[in-house]
Amino acid sequence: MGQAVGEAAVRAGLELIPYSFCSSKDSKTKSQIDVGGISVELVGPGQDRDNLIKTLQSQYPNMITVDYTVPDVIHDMVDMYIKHGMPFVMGTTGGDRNRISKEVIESGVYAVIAPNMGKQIVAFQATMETMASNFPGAFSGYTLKVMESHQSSKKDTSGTAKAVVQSFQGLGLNFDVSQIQLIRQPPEQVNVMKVPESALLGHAFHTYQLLSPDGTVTFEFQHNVVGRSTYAEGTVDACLFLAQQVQERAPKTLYNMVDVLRAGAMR
Ligand SMILES: NC(=O)C1=CN([C@@H]2O[C@H](COP(=O)(O)OP(=O)(O)OC[C@H]3O[C@@H](n4cnc5c(N)ncnc54)[C@H](OP(=O)(O)O)[C@@H]3O)[C@@H](O)[C@H]2O)C=CC1
Ligand SMILES: O=C(O)C1=N[C@H](C(=O)O)C[C@H](O)C1
Repeated sequence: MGQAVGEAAVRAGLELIPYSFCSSKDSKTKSQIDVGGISVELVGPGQDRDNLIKTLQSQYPNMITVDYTVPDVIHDMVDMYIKHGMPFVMGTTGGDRNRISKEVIESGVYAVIAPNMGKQIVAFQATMETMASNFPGAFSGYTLKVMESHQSSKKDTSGTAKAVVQSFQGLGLNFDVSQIQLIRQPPEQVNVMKVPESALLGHAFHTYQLLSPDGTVTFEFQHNVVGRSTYAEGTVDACLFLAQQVQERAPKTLYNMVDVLRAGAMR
């Protein structure tokens, strides 16, 4: 995602700051990568990130940091952004989401944090949230089946599926996120979820099926994404939105992508 977002930022005419944090594995193998024609230096966790951040903050006072790392390091990354007062857009899933929200709000650091940045999926999430608040319990008694297929390198449960399940709970469904079915094996991805073979290394196919108590009514919601571009474009929208909130010293500091969409800030 980091590469895709960098390229989308360059396409949108933004200035890409030529540094990216990486894991220690990456910092040992290479120190420069090309992102949309810009040579970006990789900085591993062992390097002096604190001093680099201070230097970049004075060089680029309007800097927005984008985080697509891994659930294992999400809290360390948030701690670092808070410590340095760095406005950030975070697409990374996992971690303790309530803890992150609480810490970010208390710090007053500006942030957009969301498990999905794709405009139409964000609109779907907002619709489901509205449905749950307008018609609480409308689906009580129904049973829910949720399947999500992602590239086999993804270890955690889809953050998007977890967020949508929250709305289904509001609609009266008795369903826990631990019941979400994770599809990570290529044969099942191709044969059951109908993922094109060319997308096995990067896809997000979600299916939510609802069945009435007497079995006479079914609903099915599905969103299937091949590749990364929809999230990368949405991330750039989030950066532009957040930069504006920082500039205006908006009283609210923590946002999600539904806020960005409602503000009319998604292209
Ligand atoms: N909100 C949204 O719309 C979307 C969210 N996501 C989420 O974003 C996250 C990343 O996804 P994806 O890009 O596919 O995953 P990848 O595994 O491709 O990328 C994660 C990157 O984080 C790097 N990394 C690991 N540890 C650190 C660290 N301590 N400091 C800096 N960088 C580190 C990894 O380096 P290395 O490979 O060297 O270990 C890797 O380059 C996941 O949680 C995913 O679910 C994904 C797509 C869209
Ligand atoms: O890892 C991914 O690829 C994605 N992760 C996010 C999630 O966990 O919901 C968003 C999208 O599904 C792609």
